[in-house]
Amino acid sequence: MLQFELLKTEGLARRGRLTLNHGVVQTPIFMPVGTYGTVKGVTPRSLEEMQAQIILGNTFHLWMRPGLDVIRQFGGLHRFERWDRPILTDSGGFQVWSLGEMRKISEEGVRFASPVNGDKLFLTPEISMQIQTVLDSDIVMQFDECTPYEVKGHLTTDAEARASMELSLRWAQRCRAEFARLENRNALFGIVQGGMFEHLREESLAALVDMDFPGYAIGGVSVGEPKEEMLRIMAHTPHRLPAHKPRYLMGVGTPEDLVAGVAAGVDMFDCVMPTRNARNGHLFTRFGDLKLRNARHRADERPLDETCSCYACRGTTAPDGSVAGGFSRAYLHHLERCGEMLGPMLCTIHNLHYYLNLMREIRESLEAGRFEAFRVQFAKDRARGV
Ligand SMILES: CNc1nc2c(CCNCC3CCCCC3)c3nc(N)[nH]c(=O)c3cc2[nH]1
Ligand SMILES: [Zn+2]
Repeated sequence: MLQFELLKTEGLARRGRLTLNHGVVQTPIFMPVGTYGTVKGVTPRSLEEMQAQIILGNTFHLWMRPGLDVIRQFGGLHRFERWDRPILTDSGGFQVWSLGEMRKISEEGVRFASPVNGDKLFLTPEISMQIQTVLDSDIVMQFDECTPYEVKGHLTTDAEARASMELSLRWAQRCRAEFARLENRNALFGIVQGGMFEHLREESLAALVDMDFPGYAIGGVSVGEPKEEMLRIMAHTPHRLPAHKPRYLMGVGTPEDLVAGVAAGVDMFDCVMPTRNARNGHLFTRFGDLKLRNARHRADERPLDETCSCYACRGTTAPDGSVAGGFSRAYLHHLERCGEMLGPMLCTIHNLHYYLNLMREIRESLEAGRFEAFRVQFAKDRARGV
Protein backbone atom coordinates (compact mmCIF):
# COMPACT_ATOMS: atom_id res chain seq x y z
CA MET A 1 0.00 0.00 0.00
CA LEU A 2 1.18 3.53 -0.66
CA GLN A 3 -0.55 6.85 -0.07
CA PHE A 4 1.14 10.17 -0.93
CA GLU A 5 -0.28 13.49 0.25
CA LEU A 6 1.06 16.83 -0.99
CA LEU A 7 1.00 19.14 2.05
CA LYS A 8 2.70 22.28 0.65
CA THR A 9 4.43 23.42 -2.51
CA GLU A 10 6.83 26.34 -3.12
CA GLY A 11 7.78 26.63 -6.79
CA LEU A 12 8.59 23.07 -7.86
CA ALA A 13 9.57 22.06 -4.30
CA ARG A 14 7.07 19.92 -2.32
CA ARG A 15 6.45 19.01 1.29
CA GLY A 16 4.64 15.66 1.36
CA ARG A 17 3.66 12.69 3.51
CA LEU A 18 4.17 9.11 2.31
CA THR A 19 2.18 6.37 4.11
CA LEU A 20 3.60 2.86 3.62
CA ASN A 21 2.91 -0.55 5.16
CA HIS A 22 5.52 -0.08 7.91
CA GLY A 23 4.76 3.56 8.72
CA VAL A 24 4.62 7.18 7.61
CA VAL A 25 7.54 9.02 5.96
CA GLN A 26 7.69 12.83 5.88
CA THR A 27 9.15 14.13 2.59
CA PRO A 28 11.52 15.46 1.29
CA ILE A 29 13.58 12.66 2.80
CA PHE A 30 17.12 11.27 2.74
CA MET A 31 17.27 7.46 2.99
CA PRO A 32 20.37 5.95 4.64
CA VAL A 33 21.83 3.05 2.69
CA GLY A 34 22.00 -0.33 4.40
CA THR A 35 23.86 -2.72 2.14
CA TYR A 36 24.19 -6.03 4.01
CA GLY A 37 21.11 -5.48 6.16
CA THR A 38 22.81 -2.86 8.27
CA VAL A 39 23.69 0.81 7.87
CA LYS A 40 27.45 0.39 8.28
CA GLY A 41 28.72 1.47 11.68
CA VAL A 42 25.46 2.49 13.36
CA THR A 43 22.91 0.56 15.41
CA PRO A 44 19.18 0.60 14.61
CA ARG A 45 18.73 2.51 17.90
CA SER A 46 21.09 5.30 16.73
CA LEU A 47 19.17 5.44 13.44
CA GLU A 48 15.91 5.88 15.36
CA GLU A 49 17.48 8.51 17.64
CA MET A 50 18.55 10.55 14.59
CA GLN A 51 14.99 10.09 13.26
CA ALA A 52 15.82 8.05 10.17
CA GLN A 53 12.39 7.28 8.74
CA ILE A 54 13.21 4.79 5.97
CA ILE A 55 16.39 2.90 5.07
CA LEU A 56 17.54 1.04 1.98
CA GLY A 57 18.16 -2.67 1.72
CA ASN A 58 20.09 -4.43 -1.02
CA THR A 59 18.29 -7.15 -2.98
CA PHE A 60 21.44 -8.26 -4.75
CA HIS A 61 23.67 -8.70 -1.72
CA LEU A 62 21.03 -10.20 0.59
CA TRP A 63 20.01 -12.71 -2.12
CA MET A 64 23.58 -14.00 -2.17
CA ARG A 65 24.25 -13.70 1.54
CA PRO A 66 22.57 -14.80 3.84
CA GLY A 67 20.29 -16.13 1.06
CA LEU A 68 16.53 -16.03 0.66
CA ASP A 69 15.87 -19.13 2.79
CA VAL A 70 17.16 -17.33 5.91
CA ILE A 71 15.25 -14.08 5.18
CA ARG A 72 12.09 -16.07 4.43
CA GLN A 73 12.46 -17.89 7.77
CA PHE A 74 12.35 -14.47 9.48
CA GLY A 75 9.30 -13.40 7.51
CA GLY A 76 11.25 -10.69 5.69
CA LEU A 77 13.99 -8.12 6.12
CA HIS A 78 12.31 -6.11 8.87
CA ARG A 79 12.46 -8.88 11.47
CA PHE A 80 15.86 -10.11 10.27
CA GLU A 81 17.62 -6.75 10.68
CA ARG A 82 15.43 -5.49 13.56
CA TRP A 83 14.16 -2.41 11.71
CA ASP A 84 10.40 -2.00 12.02
CA ARG A 85 10.08 1.21 9.98
CA PRO A 86 9.82 1.38 6.17
CA ILE A 87 12.48 -0.20 3.95
CA LEU A 88 13.10 0.44 0.24
CA THR A 89 15.00 -2.18 -1.75
CA ASP A 90 16.71 -1.64 -5.06
CA SER A 91 16.15 -4.30 -7.74
CA GLY A 92 19.71 -5.54 -8.11
CA GLY A 93 20.15 -4.30 -11.68
CA PHE A 94 22.43 -1.45 -10.72
CA GLN A 95 24.43 -3.62 -8.36
CA VAL A 96 25.09 -6.17 -11.11
CA TRP A 97 26.00 -3.32 -13.48
CA SER A 98 28.49 -2.09 -10.88
CA LEU A 99 30.21 -5.50 -11.03
CA GLY A 100 31.81 -4.34 -14.27
CA GLU A 101 32.66 -6.87 -16.96
CA MET A 102 31.49 -10.05 -15.18
CA ARG A 103 27.99 -9.86 -16.61
CA LYS A 104 26.06 -10.66 -19.80
CA ILE A 105 22.82 -8.79 -20.50
CA SER A 106 20.05 -10.25 -22.71
CA GLU A 107 16.33 -9.63 -23.23
CA GLU A 108 15.66 -12.27 -20.58
CA GLY A 109 17.86 -10.78 -17.85
CA VAL A 110 21.47 -10.61 -16.62
CA ARG A 111 23.88 -13.52 -16.25
CA PHE A 112 26.88 -12.99 -13.94
CA ALA A 113 29.26 -14.72 -11.54
CA SER A 114 28.59 -14.30 -7.84
CA PRO A 115 31.28 -12.01 -6.35
CA VAL A 116 30.85 -14.04 -3.15
CA ASN A 117 31.59 -17.56 -4.41
CA GLY A 118 31.81 -17.42 -8.19
CA ASP A 119 28.51 -19.29 -8.73
CA LYS A 120 26.81 -18.61 -12.08
CA LEU A 121 23.75 -16.45 -11.30
CA PHE A 122 20.82 -15.23 -13.39
CA LEU A 123 18.75 -12.16 -12.44
CA THR A 124 15.54 -11.35 -14.34
CA PRO A 125 12.64 -8.94 -13.71
CA GLU A 126 10.62 -11.87 -12.36
CA ILE A 127 13.39 -13.15 -10.06
CA SER A 128 14.03 -9.62 -8.75
CA MET A 129 10.31 -9.29 -7.89
CA GLN A 130 10.36 -12.70 -6.19
CA ILE A 131 13.40 -11.72 -4.08
CA GLN A 132 11.94 -8.35 -3.08
CA THR A 133 8.67 -10.07 -2.16
CA VAL A 134 10.52 -12.36 0.25
CA LEU A 135 12.34 -9.28 1.66
CA ASP A 136 8.87 -7.70 2.08
CA SER A 137 10.23 -4.17 1.54
CA ASP A 138 7.68 -1.34 1.59
CA ILE A 139 8.98 0.08 -1.71
CA VAL A 140 10.18 -2.30 -4.43
CA MET A 141 12.22 -0.95 -7.35
CA GLN A 142 11.63 -2.32 -10.84
CA PHE A 143 14.43 -4.37 -12.39
CA ASP A 144 16.05 -2.00 -14.86
CA GLU A 145 19.20 -1.46 -16.84
CA CYS A 146 21.10 1.59 -15.59
CA THR A 147 22.17 3.12 -18.91
CA PRO A 148 25.91 3.87 -18.65
CA TYR A 149 27.26 7.36 -19.34
CA GLU A 150 30.08 5.98 -21.46
CA VAL A 151 30.92 2.56 -22.89
CA LYS A 152 34.49 1.51 -23.79
CA GLY A 153 35.68 5.12 -23.84
CA HIS A 154 32.93 6.59 -26.04
CA LEU A 155 29.88 8.49 -24.74
CA THR A 156 26.69 6.43 -24.93
CA THR A 157 24.96 7.43 -28.17
CA ASP A 158 21.28 8.35 -28.57
CA ALA A 159 20.66 4.98 -30.27
CA GLU A 160 22.41 3.04 -27.46
CA ALA A 161 20.55 4.99 -24.75
CA ARG A 162 17.24 4.39 -26.59
CA ALA A 163 17.85 0.63 -26.82
CA SER A 164 18.70 0.49 -23.11
CA MET A 165 15.73 2.66 -22.12
CA GLU A 166 13.32 0.52 -24.16
CA LEU A 167 14.71 -2.67 -22.59
CA SER A 168 14.02 -1.19 -19.14
CA LEU A 169 10.46 -0.37 -20.26
CA ARG A 170 9.84 -3.98 -21.36
CA TRP A 171 11.32 -5.06 -18.00
CA ALA A 172 9.00 -2.61 -16.21
CA GLN A 173 5.99 -4.35 -17.79
CA ARG A 174 7.33 -7.76 -16.72
CA CYS A 175 7.91 -6.46 -13.16
CA ARG A 176 4.34 -5.18 -12.94
CA ALA A 177 2.93 -8.51 -14.14
CA GLU A 178 5.07 -10.57 -11.74
CA PHE A 179 4.41 -8.20 -8.80
CA ALA A 180 0.65 -8.65 -9.34
CA ARG A 181 0.97 -12.43 -9.80
CA LEU A 182 2.85 -12.62 -6.46
CA GLU A 183 0.03 -10.56 -4.88
CA ASN A 184 2.66 -8.27 -3.30
CA ARG A 185 0.85 -5.58 -1.23
CA ASN A 186 3.80 -3.17 -1.14
CA ALA A 187 4.54 -0.40 -3.66
CA LEU A 188 6.41 -0.99 -6.94
CA PHE A 189 8.25 2.03 -8.42
CA GLY A 190 9.07 2.48 -12.11
CA ILE A 191 12.50 3.89 -12.99
CA VAL A 192 12.95 6.56 -15.70
CA GLN A 193 15.97 5.99 -17.92
CA GLY A 194 17.05 7.73 -21.14
CA GLY A 195 20.69 8.63 -20.46
CA MET A 196 21.58 12.31 -20.96
CA PHE A 197 18.93 12.78 -23.69
CA GLU A 198 15.88 14.83 -22.66
CA HIS A 199 13.66 13.45 -25.45
CA LEU A 200 14.45 9.87 -24.37
CA ARG A 201 13.76 10.80 -20.74
CA GLU A 202 10.35 12.10 -21.85
CA GLU A 203 9.56 8.91 -23.80
CA SER A 204 10.59 6.72 -20.85
CA LEU A 205 8.57 8.85 -18.44
CA ALA A 206 5.43 8.87 -20.61
CA ALA A 207 5.49 5.08 -21.06
CA LEU A 208 6.00 4.51 -17.30
CA VAL A 209 3.23 6.98 -16.39
CA ASP A 210 0.92 5.00 -18.70
CA MET A 211 1.74 1.91 -16.61
CA ASP A 212 0.43 3.81 -13.58
CA PHE A 213 3.07 3.01 -10.91
CA PRO A 214 2.42 4.37 -7.39
CA GLY A 215 5.79 6.15 -7.46
CA TYR A 216 8.70 6.86 -9.80
CA ALA A 217 12.48 7.00 -9.62
CA ILE A 218 14.93 8.75 -11.89
CA GLY A 219 17.81 6.38 -12.65
CA GLY A 220 20.81 6.54 -14.93
CA VAL A 221 22.41 9.55 -13.25
CA SER A 222 25.30 9.86 -10.80
CA VAL A 223 27.04 7.24 -12.98
CA GLY A 224 30.26 9.14 -13.67
CA GLU A 225 28.80 11.92 -15.83
CA PRO A 226 30.00 15.52 -15.27
CA LYS A 227 28.08 17.26 -12.49
CA GLU A 228 26.45 19.70 -14.90
CA GLU A 229 25.01 16.77 -16.90
CA MET A 230 23.41 15.33 -13.74
CA LEU A 231 22.05 18.77 -12.84
CA ARG A 232 20.64 19.18 -16.39
CA ILE A 233 18.68 15.91 -16.09
CA MET A 234 17.69 16.76 -12.52
CA ALA A 235 16.28 20.09 -13.76
CA HIS A 236 14.51 18.46 -16.71
CA THR A 237 12.81 15.31 -15.46
CA PRO A 238 11.41 15.37 -11.87
CA HIS A 239 8.70 18.01 -12.41
CA ARG A 240 7.46 16.18 -15.52
CA LEU A 241 6.50 13.21 -13.32
CA PRO A 242 2.94 13.09 -11.86
CA ALA A 243 2.66 15.71 -9.09
CA HIS A 244 0.55 13.46 -6.86
CA LYS A 245 3.11 10.64 -6.77
CA PRO A 246 6.50 10.44 -5.00
CA ARG A 247 9.68 11.13 -7.00
CA TYR A 248 12.96 9.42 -6.05
CA LEU A 249 16.33 10.55 -7.48
CA MET A 250 18.62 7.50 -7.21
CA GLY A 251 22.17 7.73 -5.90
CA VAL A 252 22.18 11.50 -5.25
CA GLY A 253 24.13 13.20 -3.70
CA THR A 254 26.05 15.95 -1.94
CA PRO A 255 24.23 18.35 0.45
CA GLU A 256 24.14 20.90 -2.39
CA ASP A 257 22.62 18.29 -4.73
CA LEU A 258 19.88 17.50 -2.18
CA VAL A 259 18.89 21.18 -1.82
CA ALA A 260 18.92 21.66 -5.62
CA GLY A 261 17.01 18.38 -6.07
CA VAL A 262 14.24 19.48 -3.69
CA ALA A 263 14.02 22.78 -5.59
CA ALA A 264 13.60 20.75 -8.82
CA GLY A 265 10.69 18.73 -7.35
CA VAL A 266 12.42 15.62 -5.94
CA ASP A 267 10.95 14.00 -2.79
CA MET A 268 13.37 11.12 -1.99
CA PHE A 269 17.16 10.69 -2.13
CA ASP A 270 19.66 7.96 -1.32
CA CYS A 271 23.44 8.16 -1.37
CA VAL A 272 26.37 6.27 0.17
CA MET A 273 28.31 9.55 0.66
CA PRO A 274 27.46 10.30 4.31
CA THR A 275 28.34 6.76 5.42
CA ARG A 276 31.25 6.10 3.04
CA ASN A 277 32.84 9.54 3.54
CA ALA A 278 32.51 9.15 7.33
CA ARG A 279 34.63 5.99 7.17
CA ASN A 280 37.24 8.04 5.27
CA GLY A 281 37.19 10.88 7.81
CA HIS A 282 35.42 13.26 5.38
CA LEU A 283 32.82 15.12 7.44
CA PHE A 284 29.94 17.36 6.34
CA THR A 285 29.12 20.40 8.51
CA ARG A 286 26.85 23.43 8.21
CA PHE A 287 29.87 25.58 7.39
CA GLY A 288 31.65 23.33 4.89
CA ASP A 289 33.40 19.97 4.65
CA LEU A 290 36.16 18.87 7.01
CA LYS A 291 39.01 16.38 6.42
CA LEU A 292 39.70 14.84 9.81
CA ARG A 293 43.22 13.61 8.93
CA ASN A 294 44.41 17.20 8.45
CA ALA A 295 47.01 18.09 11.13
CA ARG A 296 45.21 21.40 11.84
CA HIS A 297 42.64 19.43 13.91
CA ARG A 298 45.29 17.92 16.19
CA ALA A 299 44.57 20.09 19.25
CA ASP A 300 41.28 21.68 18.23
CA GLU A 301 38.83 21.48 21.16
CA ARG A 302 35.76 22.40 19.11
CA PRO A 303 33.15 19.80 18.07
CA LEU A 304 32.84 19.00 14.36
CA ASP A 305 29.89 21.42 14.10
CA GLU A 306 28.88 23.64 17.01
CA THR A 307 25.30 23.81 15.65
CA CYS A 308 24.95 20.01 15.41
CA SER A 309 22.95 18.10 18.05
CA CYS A 310 24.27 14.62 17.21
CA TYR A 311 25.91 12.36 19.82
CA ALA A 312 29.40 13.00 18.38
CA CYS A 313 29.06 16.81 18.55
CA ARG A 314 26.73 17.36 21.44
CA GLY A 315 27.00 14.18 23.51
CA THR A 316 23.91 13.24 25.45
CA THR A 317 21.54 15.53 27.29
CA ALA A 318 21.11 14.31 30.89
CA PRO A 319 17.59 14.08 32.41
CA ASP A 320 18.23 17.40 34.22
CA GLY A 321 18.88 18.99 30.81
CA SER A 322 22.63 19.37 31.35
CA VAL A 323 24.61 18.36 28.31
CA ALA A 324 27.52 15.93 28.67
CA GLY A 325 29.81 17.48 26.06
CA GLY A 326 30.41 15.86 22.73
CA PHE A 327 33.77 14.87 21.28
CA SER A 328 36.42 17.34 20.12
CA ARG A 329 37.97 17.49 16.65
CA ALA A 330 41.29 16.72 18.41
CA TYR A 331 39.93 13.45 19.80
CA LEU A 332 38.30 12.44 16.49
CA HIS A 333 41.53 13.32 14.64
CA HIS A 334 43.40 11.09 17.13
CA LEU A 335 40.97 8.17 16.58
CA GLU A 336 41.36 8.58 12.81
CA ARG A 337 45.15 8.59 13.03
CA CYS A 338 45.12 5.47 15.26
CA GLY A 339 42.59 3.68 13.03
CA GLU A 340 40.37 3.16 16.08
CA MET A 341 36.89 1.83 15.16
CA LEU A 342 35.18 4.42 17.37
CA GLY A 343 36.34 6.98 14.78
CA PRO A 344 34.20 5.78 11.85
CA MET A 345 31.33 5.03 14.26
CA LEU A 346 31.18 8.62 15.61
CA CYS A 347 31.80 10.12 12.15
CA THR A 348 29.00 8.02 10.63
CA ILE A 349 26.60 9.15 13.36
CA HIS A 350 27.53 12.76 12.62
CA ASN A 351 27.31 12.56 8.82
CA LEU A 352 24.00 10.70 8.82
CA HIS A 353 22.64 13.11 11.40
CA TYR A 354 23.83 16.02 9.24
CA TYR A 355 22.00 14.69 6.15
CA LEU A 356 18.83 13.81 8.07
CA ASN A 357 18.85 17.15 9.89
CA LEU A 358 19.37 19.02 6.60
CA MET A 359 16.22 17.37 5.21
CA ARG A 360 14.35 18.17 8.44
CA GLU A 361 15.32 21.86 8.11
CA ILE A 362 14.22 21.78 4.45
CA ARG A 363 10.83 20.28 5.45
CA GLU A 364 10.38 22.98 8.12
CA SER A 365 11.29 25.76 5.69
CA LEU A 366 8.75 24.39 3.18
CA GLU A 367 6.07 24.25 5.89
CA ALA A 368 6.77 27.94 6.63
CA GLY A 369 6.87 28.89 2.93
CA ARG A 370 10.47 30.08 3.18
CA PHE A 371 12.44 27.41 1.32
CA GLU A 372 13.95 30.05 -1.01
CA ALA A 373 15.30 31.97 1.99
CA PHE A 374 16.62 28.69 3.41
CA ARG A 375 18.48 27.96 0.14
CA VAL A 376 20.25 31.34 0.24
CA GLN A 377 21.31 30.93 3.88
CA PHE A 378 22.38 27.29 3.29
CA ALA A 379 24.74 28.33 0.45
CA LYS A 380 26.19 31.23 2.51
CA ASP A 381 26.81 29.02 5.55
CA ARG A 382 28.40 26.21 3.53
CA ALA A 383 30.80 28.73 1.96
CA ARG A 384 31.89 30.12 5.37
CA GLY A 385 34.51 27.41 6.03
CA VAL A 386 35.15 25.24 9.09
C1 LIG B 1 25.48 6.29 -6.89
N1 LIG B 1 24.83 6.58 -8.13
C2 LIG B 1 23.76 5.85 -8.52
N2 LIG B 1 23.17 4.89 -7.78
C3 LIG B 1 22.20 4.38 -8.56
C4 LIG B 1 21.32 3.33 -8.30
C5 LIG B 1 21.35 2.65 -6.95
C6 LIG B 1 20.70 3.54 -5.90
N3 LIG B 1 21.14 3.18 -4.56
C7 LIG B 1 20.60 1.90 -4.10
C8 LIG B 1 21.33 1.39 -2.87
C9 LIG B 1 22.81 1.16 -3.17
C10 LIG B 1 23.52 0.55 -1.98
C11 LIG B 1 22.83 -0.68 -1.44
C12 LIG B 1 21.37 -0.45 -1.16
C13 LIG B 1 20.65 0.12 -2.39
C14 LIG B 1 20.43 2.93 -9.34
N4 LIG B 1 19.57 1.87 -9.14
C15 LIG B 1 18.78 1.45 -10.15
N5 LIG B 1 17.95 0.40 -9.97
N6 LIG B 1 18.77 2.05 -11.38
C16 LIG B 1 19.57 3.13 -11.66
O1 LIG B 1 19.54 3.66 -12.78
C17 LIG B 1 20.45 3.60 -10.60
C18 LIG B 1 21.32 4.67 -10.82
C19 LIG B 1 22.21 5.05 -9.80
N7 LIG B 1 23.20 5.97 -9.74
ZN1 LIG C 1 27.33 16.17 14.75
